[in-house]
Amino acid sequence: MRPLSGFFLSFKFKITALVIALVLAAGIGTGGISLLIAESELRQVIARQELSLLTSAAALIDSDLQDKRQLLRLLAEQFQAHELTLDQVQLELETHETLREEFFNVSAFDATGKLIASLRDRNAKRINISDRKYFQETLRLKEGVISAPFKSVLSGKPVFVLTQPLRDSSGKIVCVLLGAIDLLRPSFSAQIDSLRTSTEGYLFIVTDDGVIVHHPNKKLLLEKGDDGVGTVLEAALQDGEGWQDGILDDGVPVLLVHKHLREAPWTIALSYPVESAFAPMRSVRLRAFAGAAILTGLAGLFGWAVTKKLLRPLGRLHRHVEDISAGEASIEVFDVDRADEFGHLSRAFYALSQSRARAELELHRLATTDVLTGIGNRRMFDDFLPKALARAARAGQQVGLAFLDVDHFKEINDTLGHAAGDQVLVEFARRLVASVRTTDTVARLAGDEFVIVFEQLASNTEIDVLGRKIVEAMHEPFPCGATQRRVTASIGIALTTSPTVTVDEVMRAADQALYGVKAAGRNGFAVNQVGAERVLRVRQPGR
Ligand SMILES: Nc1nc2c(ncn2[C@@H]2O[C@H](COP(=O)(O)OP(=O)(O)OP(=O)(O)O)[C@@H](O)[C@H]2O)c(=O)[nH]1
Repeated sequence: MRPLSGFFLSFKFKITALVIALVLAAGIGTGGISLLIAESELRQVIARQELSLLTSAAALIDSDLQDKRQLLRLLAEQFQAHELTLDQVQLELETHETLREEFFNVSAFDATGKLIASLRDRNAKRINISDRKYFQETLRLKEGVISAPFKSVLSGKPVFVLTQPLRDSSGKIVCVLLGAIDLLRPSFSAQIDSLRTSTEGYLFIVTDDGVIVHHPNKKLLLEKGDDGVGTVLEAALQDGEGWQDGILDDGVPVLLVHKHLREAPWTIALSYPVESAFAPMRSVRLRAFAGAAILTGLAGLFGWAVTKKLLRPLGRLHRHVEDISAGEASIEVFDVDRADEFGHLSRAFYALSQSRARAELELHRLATTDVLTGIGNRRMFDDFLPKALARAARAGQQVGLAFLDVDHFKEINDTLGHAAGDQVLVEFARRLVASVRTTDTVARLAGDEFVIVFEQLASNTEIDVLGRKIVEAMHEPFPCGATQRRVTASIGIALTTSPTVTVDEVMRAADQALYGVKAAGRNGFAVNQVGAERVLRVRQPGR
């Protein structure tokens, strides 16, 4: 089994890791940016949605205030039409029972600010409101206004009032009607709260001066809230309508949406915890991450599969190299017909293997060739003879080994010089090769010693012919420098047909034969059958 470290070092793993890294980078890059854009869009959508809800709530409150003002206006018009005296106002008010549904109380004050009638209590304390801003504003503007919220002197409840001036036939304001609305009364506060469907977050209403008109925490009513920098109130009191997120409300980041009312100098606002408001974004983010993880996984698998497929030729190339090393394939397997990089690599291997094979061949040739004569050397002979014997044994043929020695070669060297001796050796080798058949192999063992391996000998007489032919080939004088010289050779031949004969036995027999020729006076050849232990016959020219 391949070690695990090998797997991590593999090209396939690296490419797969690269694909995953690229997909991750691309995913984080494009996905992250898209997600950011999508989140920002989603934020806006959610905020706009909340703003539109708030706008509906503001419209409802505006419409409610408008209806109430209209009601007071109609009441005033009715009083004017009936030309009521101030004394009659109390009784007339009491005939309008429906007013109780719309207002906590409806009261009337004369032009000096003195209470002249009260729907809830006709015996109410005769207070004077001439110093109240809303009263003065009503007289000044000669039309109805909405007061800031305040604590009612009559009921002790947090209220705000709508005013409506009442004029006499000359147009002079003789009375001011006040419609009071209890901030704690369900018809006001519960109605506002009901505009908010979600349980998270809350709605509140604040005057332009920062006084709380409506809030889930009733203790805050009529209080002036903290409208310092970064506070919820500061955000709510911005002009017109809008939204901000990340504002801390009691330490919790909230989405703050605000809208100014049309009918009153008030702002209705929604404080919505960011975590709940933007919950859909969390799910989008989660899904995006899950999608990215799945995509990365798939990309990894895809990268692995594709790399595996693409690298198949490389695997084949690897197997070819192994097969060639093991001697189970020839270098031709590299000669593939592919146009891609693997084809180039394979063919480059082929060219490299070819030149290596050529170099090896040349090396082998140099290693097995005698430098002086160009025929085989001792190394070649040592390698060749056992194979030749084995071949002959397999074929059941006779094989012959001849040992040749140039007679008195030392004398040639000594008298004519080493170069002349070399020249004789070269010529001797040439004549040997020319005398034998192509199936016979000639080599130089050392100095003036040569060998011939005769294969495929048809008969014993054939070796005699060959021996004689070699001896005769030396008859012609040899060129020796500027002169010529007669050169003879002694040849000892061993013959065998035995399939079990050893190299040593054959060489010993050939040596014995050579010794026989030399003992007989040189210049001749002797033939010895391996195992005969004596030289069978010596042939010398002219004897
Ligand atoms: N010129 C030349 N001489 C060589 C070379 N190699 C060996 N010799 C010489 O060949 C001679 C061989 O001498 P011996 O072995 O005594 O042979 P020989 O003189 O022929 O004597 P016999 O074989 O008894 O006839 C030696 O003097 C070697 O120095 C070679 O490559 N070139």
